[in-house]
Amino acid sequence: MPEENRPLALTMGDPAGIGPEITAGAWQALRGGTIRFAVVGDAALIARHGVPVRDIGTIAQVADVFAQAVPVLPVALAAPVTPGQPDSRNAGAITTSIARAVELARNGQAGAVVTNPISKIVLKKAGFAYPGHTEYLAALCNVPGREVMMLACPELRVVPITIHVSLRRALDELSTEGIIAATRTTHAALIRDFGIAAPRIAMAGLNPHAGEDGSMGTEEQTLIIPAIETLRRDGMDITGPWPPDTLFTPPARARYDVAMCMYHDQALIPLKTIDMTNGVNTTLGLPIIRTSPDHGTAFDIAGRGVADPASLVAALRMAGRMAEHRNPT
Ligand SMILES: NC(=O)c1ccc[n+]([C@@H]2O[C@H](COP(=O)([O-])OP(=O)(O)OC[C@H]3O[C@@H](n4cnc5c(N)ncnc54)[C@H](O)[C@@H]3O)[C@@H](O)[C@H]2O)c1
Ligand SMILES: N[C@H](C(=O)O)[C@H](O)COP(=O)(O)O
Repeated sequence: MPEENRPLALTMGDPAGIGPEITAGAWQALRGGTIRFAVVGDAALIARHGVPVRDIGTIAQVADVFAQAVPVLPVALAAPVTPGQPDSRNAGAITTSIARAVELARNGQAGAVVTNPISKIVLKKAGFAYPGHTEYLAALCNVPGREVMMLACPELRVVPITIHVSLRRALDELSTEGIIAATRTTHAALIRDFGIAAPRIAMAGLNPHAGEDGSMGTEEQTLIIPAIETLRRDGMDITGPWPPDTLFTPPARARYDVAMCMYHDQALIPLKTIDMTNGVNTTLGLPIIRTSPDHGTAFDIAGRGVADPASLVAALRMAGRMAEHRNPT
């Protein structure tokens, strides 16, 4: 089978969240096109949302099934599901779904993994050892510590250099080496998976006014500028450190392909404010392609039929484009 025709493996996410209904909506949006997926999860849960579903035995069957029904590689749930009321007894099924999807991508049967949202706290209460998908995926792929989170929408790409840690810990963990490693991974991925021949990279400062020559903080001088100098010696087109408050204005955004940010919310607040509907989260630095919608489980609206599947559709489409870039035919 040509690489670009390989189906995507879509995880179940938290079954009490909006995953089942946005999965049904995404299938309705994509059923007539070339992006196809198999859900690794529970068919009955998706059928509740008025779409035909069919259990399949192998992901190769997606090609025959997808136009008629949502293909599902079954994963058994441990407890009944009430939308909006997560149950940690289903944590094993949630993580099994992720692990199986990763295995399908690692062995080449799936073109990419696309994940439905999980609740970090629900999994943590059940003993899950990772802060989120990003870190779990790196562990499953045997590249722990190499993971880089990038969020993208048509207007903006952002990378938080520190990810799922408290703001205080993020400041302690920020290092020249960490900035260099995340930027190198991002640069390589923009070329390989996004087809950008010479990525333009903007490095955010950490402090107000990017420290204003050290008068409002010195991390720009001690950590960030040394990283920029090293990356420039690598040959990268990289500018900064820029004052974070004006880095995301429309004229500033036109000057770069990705903004490297120092902590989670410095990156994700502008992205989700500009375009939460079409935003996509992707994990760089893995041997496989992984995307996800940019929103969470939305327990507050789960099961009410009002969840917008647009971000999941965007994630599925982006995974398909990335696979095509990585494996051109
Ligand atoms: N990729 C992921 O797995 C992922 C991403 C972000 C958050 N989370 C998890 O999700 C849980 C809830 O997080 P949160 O409340 O901060 O964020 P959230 O994105 O779940 O919800 C924020 C707000 O946006 C709304 N919303 C989200 N997606 C929507 C959609 N598709 N259509 C319409 N409205 C939508 C929600 O109803 C809520 O009001 C947390 O446990 C968090 O860990 C998971
Ligand atoms: N940090 C992401 C966000 O706020 O949208 C989100 O929690 C996703 O994390 P994982 O993909 O690692 O689960």
